[in-house]
Amino acid sequence: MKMEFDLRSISFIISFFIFLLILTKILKKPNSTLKLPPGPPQLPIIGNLHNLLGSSLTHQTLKHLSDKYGPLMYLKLGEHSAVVVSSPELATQIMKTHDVIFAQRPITLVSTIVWYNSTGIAFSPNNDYWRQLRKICVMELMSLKRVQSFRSIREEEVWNLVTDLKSNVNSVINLSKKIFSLTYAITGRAALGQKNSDQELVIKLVEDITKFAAGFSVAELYPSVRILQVMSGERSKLEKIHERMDTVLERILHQHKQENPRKTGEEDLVDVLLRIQKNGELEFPLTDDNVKAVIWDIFTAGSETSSTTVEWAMSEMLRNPRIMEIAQTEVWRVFGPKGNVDETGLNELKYLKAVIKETLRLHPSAPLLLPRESNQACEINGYTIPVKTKVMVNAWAIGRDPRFWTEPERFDPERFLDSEIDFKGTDYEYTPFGAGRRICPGILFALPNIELPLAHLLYHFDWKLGANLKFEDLDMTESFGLTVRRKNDLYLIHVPHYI
Ligand code: HEM
Repeated sequence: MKMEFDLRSISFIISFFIFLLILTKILKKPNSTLKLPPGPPQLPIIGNLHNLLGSSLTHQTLKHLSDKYGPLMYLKLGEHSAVVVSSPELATQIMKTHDVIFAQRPITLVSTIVWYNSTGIAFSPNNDYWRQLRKICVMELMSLKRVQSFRSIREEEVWNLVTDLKSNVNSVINLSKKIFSLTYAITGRAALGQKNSDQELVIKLVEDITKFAAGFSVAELYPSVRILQVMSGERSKLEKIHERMDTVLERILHQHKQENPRKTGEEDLVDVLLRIQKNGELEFPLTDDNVKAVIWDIFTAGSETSSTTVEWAMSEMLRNPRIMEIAQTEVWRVFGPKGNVDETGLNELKYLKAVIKETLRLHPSAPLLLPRESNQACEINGYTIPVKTKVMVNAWAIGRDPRFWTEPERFDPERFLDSEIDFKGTDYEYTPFGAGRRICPGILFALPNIELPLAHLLYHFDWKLGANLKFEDLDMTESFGLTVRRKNDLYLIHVPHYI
């Protein structure tokens, strides 16, 4: 009993001590002379966390708040200053006019421990190191030529999926699961090489870390109170994930080094990086940690984003049978005479491309893009954005701005058919891949990963909802995460289609 009392007192004293620490750090009066953007009233210590914590979908809650407080909205999230941008005009200011100031990603506990922060790849664009690594990504790893070199991998993996689907037609399948495994298999083979035995483990680790990175953790919200990292157990969990990941990546690097150069087949991305490392083609030495960081980035950034898009495109077409029919007719017209779908005809699928664009407007995989951080104070629209402010661009809200999109909530691929609007980072009302110097470097890599599976799914099968559901009843609820996928997996019945 006595012991119990002592423990409780100790934990009370510790909690009280932490509370005081937080209080003194957080109640430091902000510089009241600054003209900050408008935002909801803040509470002591937590700032605006109460505005977000109850909601499971941050991008939607932020849109509602922005409708009230304006497209440049200031929030205090724990210790952090944050600004949410919800109009194309302001997105232009952040990602174009002031791109140099906002090109940095915030350094977080997750990034420090897990993403090989020392390499600088994802976090500090103001040094040559980062510029060189990003150049490798754009020029070497995700160039059109490299992406084309993985054509046979994509065709083989998608064909495996079709064969699997053909073996159990007329039954209910979990299409979401199959699409996610497909994209992981393609990315895994392209990045790590043929049928890597560690692939499953890598997938599991990516899932663990993206779950971690998606949430608001106490340690991230109050980084100056270091003890919270230890007490919440977050540091040790992250360190464990990193340790396991490092072991796997180390093993993959070792196998590749032993077999390098490859006797047969195309280079995978690890091979390319090791070749650059060996030839000393860069102005600085490419370390093993750099190689691991790049591979890890590609895996985490590339897999779930593409599969989410395929999943939403199928969902939207199912809800709109007329659109599904037009897309199918196009696929049959283009590939029918060949008797099979391959990548040579993808460019002719104008309607399917419009379906994908419209899917990315309503369901951008990363609705808040990736956070940026100001590296100096600056003024936007007469308001001060202090240094080290986290900036979130709400691409989800911008894609629904009624000033730019008629009937914004309607899924209407035709709006893209005779339109010049593209996702390459020049049209700020439509930025599912971001824009500016932080724009997604994987666009070319992503497109065939989305187009080819969709073309196959439409070519070989007709799709029905199970349990006598009507198409318009299909549930479209989003789930919370780093990427926003369907809350409930897509269970469908597929019937073979003979043309
Ligand atoms: C539908 C598919 C995809 C979507 C919607 C998407 C979207 C995005 C977005 C919104 C960003 C942040 C951009 C910004 O802050 O301005 C990003 C960054 C990134 N993406 Fe993608 N992405 C996709 C596929 C891919 C693929 C397939 C790869 C690699 C193979 C990839 C690699 C990356 C990397 C490495 C970054 C970080 C870039 C940086 O911080 O400088 N992405 N992506």
